[in-house]
Amino acid sequence: MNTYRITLLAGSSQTKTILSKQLKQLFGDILTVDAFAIDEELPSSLNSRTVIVSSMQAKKEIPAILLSGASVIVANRMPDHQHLDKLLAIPAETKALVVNDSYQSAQDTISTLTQLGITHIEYIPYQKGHPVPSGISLAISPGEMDSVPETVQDKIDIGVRLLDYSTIFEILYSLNMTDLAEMISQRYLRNLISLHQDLLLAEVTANKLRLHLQHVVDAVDDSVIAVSKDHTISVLNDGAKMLLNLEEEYSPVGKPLQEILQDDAVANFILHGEEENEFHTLNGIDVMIHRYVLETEGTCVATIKTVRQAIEIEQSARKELAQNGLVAKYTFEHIKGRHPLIQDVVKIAKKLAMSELPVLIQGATGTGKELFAHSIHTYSSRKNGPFLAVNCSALPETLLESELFGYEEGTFTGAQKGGRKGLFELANGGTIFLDEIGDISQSLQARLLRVLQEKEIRRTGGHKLIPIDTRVISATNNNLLEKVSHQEFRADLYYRLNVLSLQIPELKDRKSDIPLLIQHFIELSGRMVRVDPAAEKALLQYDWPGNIRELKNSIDYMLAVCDGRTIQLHDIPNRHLEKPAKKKTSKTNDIQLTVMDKEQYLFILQSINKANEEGEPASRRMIAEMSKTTRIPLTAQQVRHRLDFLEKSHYVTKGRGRAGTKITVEGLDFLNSLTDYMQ
Ligand SMILES: Nc1ncnc2c1ncn2[C@@H]1O[C@H](COP(=O)(O)OP(=O)(O)OP(=O)(O)O)[C@@H](O)[C@H]1O
Repeated sequence: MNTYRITLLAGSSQTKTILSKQLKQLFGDILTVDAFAIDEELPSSLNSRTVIVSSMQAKKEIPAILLSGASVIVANRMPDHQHLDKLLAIPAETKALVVNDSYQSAQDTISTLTQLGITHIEYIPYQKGHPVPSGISLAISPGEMDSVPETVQDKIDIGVRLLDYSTIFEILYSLNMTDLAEMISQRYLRNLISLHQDLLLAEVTANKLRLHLQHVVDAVDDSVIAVSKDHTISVLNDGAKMLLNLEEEYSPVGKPLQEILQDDAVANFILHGEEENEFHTLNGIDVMIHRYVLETEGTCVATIKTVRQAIEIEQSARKELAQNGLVAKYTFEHIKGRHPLIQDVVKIAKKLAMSELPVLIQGATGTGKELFAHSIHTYSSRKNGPFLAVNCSALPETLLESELFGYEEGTFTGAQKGGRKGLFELANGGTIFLDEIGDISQSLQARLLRVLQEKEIRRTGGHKLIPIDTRVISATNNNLLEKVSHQEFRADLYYRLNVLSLQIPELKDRKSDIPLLIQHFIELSGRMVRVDPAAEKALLQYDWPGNIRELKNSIDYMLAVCDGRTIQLHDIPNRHLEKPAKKKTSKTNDIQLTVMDKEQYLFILQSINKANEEGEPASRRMIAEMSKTTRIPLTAQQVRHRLDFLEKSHYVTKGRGRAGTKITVEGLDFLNSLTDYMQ
C-alpha cells in the first residue's frame, strides 16, 4: 500500500477517467490516486495534501472540502498525441474551428498543436455564442464534441487533453519527490517521442511522394501546369518549363501564375476558361490547351500539347481504330436510290444523326439497315469516335454478354488476365450498333436497359461502375412491337431504343431504283458489262424478298456467268424468272377503266415518277405541257380530274409549291401493273 496520495478533481467524469488513467500510468507504483468529478457526487472532505484540478473552473468548486494547507495544482493540459494523426490527414491550409470548454482553452489547444509541429491547418478558436466564421466546415475538439456548433459539418475529436509535463513536475515537487523526476519524465517522454516519430515519418513520406510525383509529371510528354485556388503554381513539369523558356533549375512552385505566364489570354483560360480545350499561341508556338478543375481542392490543371502533337495523336488514334475495325465504313453517299421512299428516309436519317439519342432502324432483311447505321454515325458529331457493330443473333448469350459488357479478371475459367473491356467501353465517345436486337435474351434486355438508363456499365464479375458515353443505334427485321405484345421483348427497353425510329423501305416498293442499283453493283465490280433490256425487264418483275443484298448477290452471280460483255436473260438465276404468284394486272382489273383511261393514267404516273426521280416537283401544268407531244394530249382540266382520282386512290400525294405531287408505294405498284397491261 502506497503511503503517498494525490487527489484529482476533474470538470467531468470523462476527463476524470482519462486523467486518472494518465496519473496511474505515471505514478501508480509510487502513490495512490483518488479521482472525483464535479458532475458526480463529491466527498465531504478530501484527504490528500496534493490536489490536482483539471481547470480553473474546477478549482472554484473545491475550497470547502480541501484539507487545510493542501496545495492545489491547476493542470496545464496538452492534446493526446494518439489522436493527432487524424489531423495529419487534413489537407494543408484547411480552416478548422477549434472548440473547447472556453475560448481561452481553445486558444491553449491551438498553441499546443502549433508547438507540436501541426502547423499545416489554419486554426480558428471558437467563442461560444459567436457565429461561426464563413467558409468553415471542419471543427476540431479535445473531447468537447457537445460544444461544437451544429452548422459545422465535419468534426474531429482529438480526445481529452492530458496533463502536460510541467504539471507532472509540479506534482513531484509538491510531494518532495523531485529525485524521481528523471524516471517519471522518461515514462512521459516515451509517449511523446512516438508522436514526433509519426510526424517525422509523415513528413519524410510526403517529401518522397512529392519528389516521386514531380518525376512522374516530368516524364509526361505534355506540358503540365497546376494552379492552386490562390492562383499560385503548385505543379509545373519540365515540358512546361521548356515551353515557357524557364531555366531548368528554377522552381516556379508557389509563384503566382500571372507572374510566370505573361500571356494574359492563356492565364485567363487556365484559371477561368469555360471550354475544355482552346487553341493559343505561346512563345510563337501553336498549342492546344486542355484544362480541368480538381473540384475537391479547387486546383486548375492545364495540359498543353503543340498543335502538331495533337494532330499526330488524332491521326494515330484514327489509324488504330481503323486497324481494329472500329471505324464506320459507309456514308450517306453509299446509299443509292432516287425513289422518293428512300430519299425521304435518307433525309430523316440525316436529321436523326444530329441528335445524341438512340435510334432504332427497322426494315426487312437486306434493305440496308447496317448501311444506314454507319452513315448516321459518320454524319454525326461522333464521326471521329469509334463505331462498333455487333450482330446480337450471331453469338451465344454468355459470349454476347461478355462481348458487350466486358469482364473482370478471374470471372470465369480462361478469362483474360487483367479482365477485358466490353464493346460499350470500347465504343466510348462513339457509337455501338446492335444489329438483330430483337433476338437478345430477357436477362441481356434487363442489362441493356440499365446501361441506357444509367449511362454506366458494370463489367461481368466486377463492382466498379464505369461511366460511358456511347450512342446506341439498334436494328431489327422483326416486328419488335409485336414481340413486345407477346412479352418476348421488354416494352421499357423498346421505348428506350426507339426514341428515334427509321423504317427502311423494301426493294419491291421502290422498283424504279433497280436499274440504277444494277448499274452501281456492276461498277463496283470494275467490269464493263451492260444488261440486255429483256434481262433488265425480268429483274424488274421479280419481288426481291432478300432486298438489295439479294440483288447484289444476283448481279455478282450474273457477272460470273455472263459472256463478259452483256448480261442476258439466260444468265439470270431461274428463281428470278418465275412469275410472281400475284398477277400484276389485278389492280387495273379491280377498277373499271377504259383502255384510254389506262393510257392516260400510265402517262401521268410515268411523268410524276420521272420528275420525282430527278428531284423535280411534278405539277398539273407540267404534265399537261408534256402530254402535248404525245398521242394523247391532255388539258390542264383533264389532268386535274385524273390527279384527283389518283389522290383519292392513294396513288399520289399532292403538296403545294416545291413539294409538288409525289407517287406513293401503291402508285408505283399501279404504275407497274399499267405497264404490264399495256404490253
Ligand atoms: N441503298 C443502297 N445502296 C447501295 N447498296 C446498298 C443499299 N442498301 C443496301 N445496300 C447493300 O446491300 C447489302 C445489305 O445491306 P445491309 O447489310 O446494310 O442490310 P441489313 O438491312 O442490315 O441486312 P440484315 O437485316 O440482313 O442485317 C450490303 O452489301 C449493302 O452495302
